[in-house]
Parts: sequence; structure tokens; C-alpha cells
Amino acid sequence: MSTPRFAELDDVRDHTFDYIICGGGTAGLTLAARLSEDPTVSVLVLEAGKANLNDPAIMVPGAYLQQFGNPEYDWAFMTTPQERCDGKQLMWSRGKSLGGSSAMNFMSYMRPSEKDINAWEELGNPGWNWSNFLEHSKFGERFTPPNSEQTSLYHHTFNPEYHGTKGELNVGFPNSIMLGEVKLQEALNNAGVKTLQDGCGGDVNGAWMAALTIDPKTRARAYAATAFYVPNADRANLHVLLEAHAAKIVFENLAILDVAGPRRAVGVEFFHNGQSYVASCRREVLVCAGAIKSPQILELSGIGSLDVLHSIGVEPEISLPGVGENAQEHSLFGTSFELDPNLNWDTYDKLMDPTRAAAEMALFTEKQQGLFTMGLATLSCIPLQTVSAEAMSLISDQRSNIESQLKDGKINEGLGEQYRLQLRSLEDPSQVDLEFTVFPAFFTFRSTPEPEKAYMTILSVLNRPFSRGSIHAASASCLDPPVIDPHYFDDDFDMKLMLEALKFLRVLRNTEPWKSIIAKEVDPGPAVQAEDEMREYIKQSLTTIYHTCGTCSMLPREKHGVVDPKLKVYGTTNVRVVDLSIVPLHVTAHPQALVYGIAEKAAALIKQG
Ligand SMILES: Cc1cc2nc3c(=O)[nH]c(=O)nc-3n(C[C@H](O)[C@H](O)[C@H](O)COP(=O)(O)OP(=O)(O)OC[C@H]3O[C@@H](n4cnc5c(N)ncnc54)[C@H](O)[C@@H]3O)c2cc1C
Repeated sequence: MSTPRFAELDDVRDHTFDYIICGGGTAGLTLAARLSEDPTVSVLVLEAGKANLNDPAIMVPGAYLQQFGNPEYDWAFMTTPQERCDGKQLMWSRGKSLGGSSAMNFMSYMRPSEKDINAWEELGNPGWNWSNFLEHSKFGERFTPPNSEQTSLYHHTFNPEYHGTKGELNVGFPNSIMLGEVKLQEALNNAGVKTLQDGCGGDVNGAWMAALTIDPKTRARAYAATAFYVPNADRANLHVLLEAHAAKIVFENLAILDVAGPRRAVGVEFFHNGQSYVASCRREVLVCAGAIKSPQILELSGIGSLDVLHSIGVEPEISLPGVGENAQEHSLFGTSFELDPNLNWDTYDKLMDPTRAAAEMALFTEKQQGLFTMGLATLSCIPLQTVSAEAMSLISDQRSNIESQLKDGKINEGLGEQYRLQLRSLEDPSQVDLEFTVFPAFFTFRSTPEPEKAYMTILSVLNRPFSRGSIHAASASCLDPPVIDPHYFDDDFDMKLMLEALKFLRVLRNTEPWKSIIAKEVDPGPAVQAEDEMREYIKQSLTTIYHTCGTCSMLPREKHGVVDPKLKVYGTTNVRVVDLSIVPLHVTAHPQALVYGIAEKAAALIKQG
């Protein structure tokens, strides 16, 4: 394959394309590849970031932290000060290279539970169910099973029925995992958590060594750019303009036509090198800018809540109060453990030493071995009933709380439907509520790690938040970052679940064989036992796991929906949103497989016409 070709400004401005895709990220590039399979159709992708192809910070799995906060790769959005976290502001990283967040994610590959996807159909979205999703999700996957050495060392298991093998996106297993993770999984079993054969088959209740989006030969990251752009860059009908910031959708001027009715998009205005240009479209505009930027593009195009549009001085085109609302985020806090020094196990902590880091990078480059091949391996998704003896009373209190808020009219019926499904999941002991993921190094912020020591940090993830946030344009300029307000802990039940997670970790810390490899709990530390101290720790340590959804929810319009089940924006004839923002109710999964699946389904819907 020759060096990939990119469009120049002159190939794009004032030109007309069949489809314009705003955002060349995970969903956008998948969609671009599928639509441009038909050589008679022209596709333009406007991507705000740079290509950054073959960049080690992207390609080397263990190097992903190098991207964080660096504007070459990361949007590094900031939330508003969070009232219930003592005014703390959190950085929400999102990928800004070609390939979007798939270029900076932790590469874990899993699918949500069958019941989570079926819940979307129940919310009023015919056709969005597990069997249909699985078919689309497997389509682009190229799965390589673990070899015998990986299987015997790390106990990898899988079920071939749940994997595609003929697609473009490589999914495989890392050839090195910190051995403490194997001990942790055994302890999880001893604490009542089952071992899962495969986290891609619609049941995520259990612990397993997850697959990663990596190339099984080179061990390098596999992501939307390597799977869906690079192999297709020679297509004459596929045009990608980099550093092109989509500002707004241009609609046909109905005032001149003197008709009312649904709005038809005729192009997109975008910024490139500080200047504004327009590209025209014949068929559709596809908004794929991710859950933080897609609502902003709609609002700057005059689609949204009238109050928001007036506040930023944008002329309303379509009143859709759901735009930017219903934001749901998976949040987490870390608990760090020092490992028994006699074990001398390698963790990422060793990379703090520049000499060792350089040697490890050489090892990766020359032999595709060593610490830089490691990614996130252990995933364990657990029902509250397994984690906590208090589960049933906590859930019953939350049901009463929600029912009384509904009765008092504090929650609208649309949100009430979502909450009832969340309560049903909580009450179902086969559905999971919390996730425990291992970061193979020190990754908490109260104490300082000691050189030469090795650590393991358990990330406790809240998967079904009751708190709902919002993301709205801050001004009429697309270059101003949106206002992100996750409303963390607006519903105290979210905090209560995190408290149960911390208590469970203390049980696990005393469960063999993990117990024997731990020297001590570092953060928050065994002195933190009182509930108010644990709450304080969780608030201070709270961070995001970068999975925002819901800001352009696929729901009926009267229930604050933004897109219909064909992902078309209400009130338009030819604008769709295709990315994680359309997910109306969050799932217990790391969502990249979900996003690839959504994009595959969108491509099929668009091709059907
Ligand atoms: C740090 C991190 C770690 C993660 N780890 C995992 C993991 O291990 N496993 C997992 O399953 N998921 C993980 N995720 C989540 C997963 O990667 C994302 O949910 C998924 O990639 C989102 O896809 P998307 O298409 O919705 O958005 P993105 O992939 O973010 O694509 C949006 C694209 O639009 C571009 N863009 C934005 N605004 C504009 C504009 N106005 N004009 C033009 N272009 C624009 C962006 O630059 C970007 O390229 C992680 C995410 C992050 C950020």
C-alpha cells in the first residue's frame, strides 16, 4: 500500500459530494469505507484532527498514555466544576487524530449484554435488538484466537460463534499480561464471580481476559484508520480532508422556496486554517463527531432546544429539546495496591525509568515483545447482588425514590421509562452493575508511587449511572469547546454503588490467591474506613472512562429523542447522527465494538435508502 492520499482544500471547497461525513473517527471512517464501496457514490469526510498515521504514540499499545492532554491527539475537554465533587473539574479526553477515539482508547474489545441492547428496542426503536446488532457487529471484525502459549499462561478462552473473521478490524490477544491479573481472576472466582468464556456473546456477567483491537502479527494497535481508511485510501470516490472542523449543516432555504416542512441539508460549512468554506451534498449529511461534538454541530445548525439556541444566538431551524441532554457517562475511581516485592513482576511502573522505557520500546520495535505490548486485560463485570449483601435493600430504596420522583412530576415519563429499565437490570441478578478493571501500575493520585516498587490499580467503574448530564454549545463558534456538565452524583445512588465497590475490593484484597501477592493497599489506604471518608475519597478520585452516550438519543421525538430508529434527525429529510451519542440508555460495556456495530448498521440502513 502506498502512502495514503488525503484531499486538498481545493478538491473540497465548493465541490459536491453524495455524502458528507462530519468526523473521521470510529464510526465516521467505518461508514466512509462502507459507503464508498460503491464507486458511483462520492464520500467526503471532514476530520478536525491530523492523520497521525504510524505514530508510535498511537500504534504501540502500552504507549497510549502519551496522548493524554496533548492537543496533537486529544481534544482534552474540561467539564464544568462539579457541585457534588467539591467543585472539581474533570478532563474528558477524546481522540483527535484520524480514527478519533479508537486511536487513543485502551483497546479492550467486548460487546454489551444482550438485555442491554434489547432495552433500546423497548424504548421505542424497532430493529435495535441483540440478534440484529450481533450480525452487524461481527461483520467488520477479523478475530484471531490466542495461541497455545497465551492460553496456557493467561487462561484465554473464547467462543468462535461470537466473532467475525472476514472483516477489516483486527481483534486479538496481547502476548504479555501482568501475572497478578491471573491471581486476581482466581480470587474473583473465590469471591463468587464466575469466569466468563467470552465477553462478546451477550452475557458479560463474570471475569475474563479480554481481547484487544490489536494486529496479531505486529502487535500494534488496530483502529478505525488502519482498518477502514488506509486500505481504502486509493478509492477515487473517497475524500478525507484533515484539519477541517465542521461548523454547521447548511439547509435548503425554505423561505425562498416559500414552503414549510422537513429541512433538507444541502451542504456543510467548515473551518480550515482559520477560514470558513462550504462543501455541498446531494444525498445526506452524516454527523459522526462523537457524543461531545455531535450535539454541538446540531445546535450550531439551528437544531436543539430553543432556549439553548437563543442563548448562543443561533437562528432556530428545528426545535428538538433532547439535543445535548440525557448524557450518561461511565465514571470510575482507582484503588491502588503495592505488590509483594519478592515477586519482581513487571508492571508499567517500570516505564517511569527512562532507560528501561527506551529498552522496552526497542524490544517492542524489534521483536514485538515486552511491556509495551500490554493493554488492559482483566475485565470483570459483576451484579450488585454479588458485590454487596445490602444489594436488595439498596435497590428497593432506589425504586421507591424513583417512583416518588415520577409521582411528583420531577422526572418526565421518557426518563422514567429509562429508569424503570435500569431498576429492572439492578433487580436481575444476571445483569451486571459494576465493573472492576485492572490497570497494571500505580494509577491513583493521593499518594506518590515509590521507585522500584510494582503496583496494581483496580478501577471500579459505575456502568449504569442514574445521574444525567448535558453537553451544549457554549457559543455560536464551532471552535469554542462545548459546555459539559455530567451532573456527577446528582443521584446519590451512583455514589452508593461506588461505596459498595470499594467495600467489595477490601473483601477481595483478603481473598486468596490475590491476598498473597499484595503487600498493602496504598490509596485510599486501610485507615479510610468510615463512610464519609470513603465518600470523600471517591469524590476526590473520581474520573471518567470516556464512554459518554445519549446526547443525540435514539428515542421517540416526544420522549426527547433526537434521531429515529433509522438514525435520522427528526425534522430533517437527510441528516443522520451515527456515533455513540445515539445510544439512549447506557450499556455495561466498553463501547468501541458497539460503535463499530452502530456504524455498520447505519451503512446498511443508508444503502437500503
Ligand atoms: C481514552 C479512551 C479510552 C477508551 N478505552 C476504550 C476501550 O478500551 N475499549 C472500548 O471499547 N472503548 C474505549 N473507549 C471508548 C471508545 O473508544 C469510544 O466510545 C468510541 O471510539 C467513540 O466512537 P465515536 O465514533 O462515537 O467518536 P470518535 O471516535 O471520538 O470520533 C469522533 C471524531 O470526530 C472528530 N470531530 C469532532 N468534532 C468535529 C468537527 N466539528 N468537525 C470534524 N471532525 C470532528 C474527532 O476528531 C474524531 O475523530 C475509550 C475512549 C477513550 C477516549
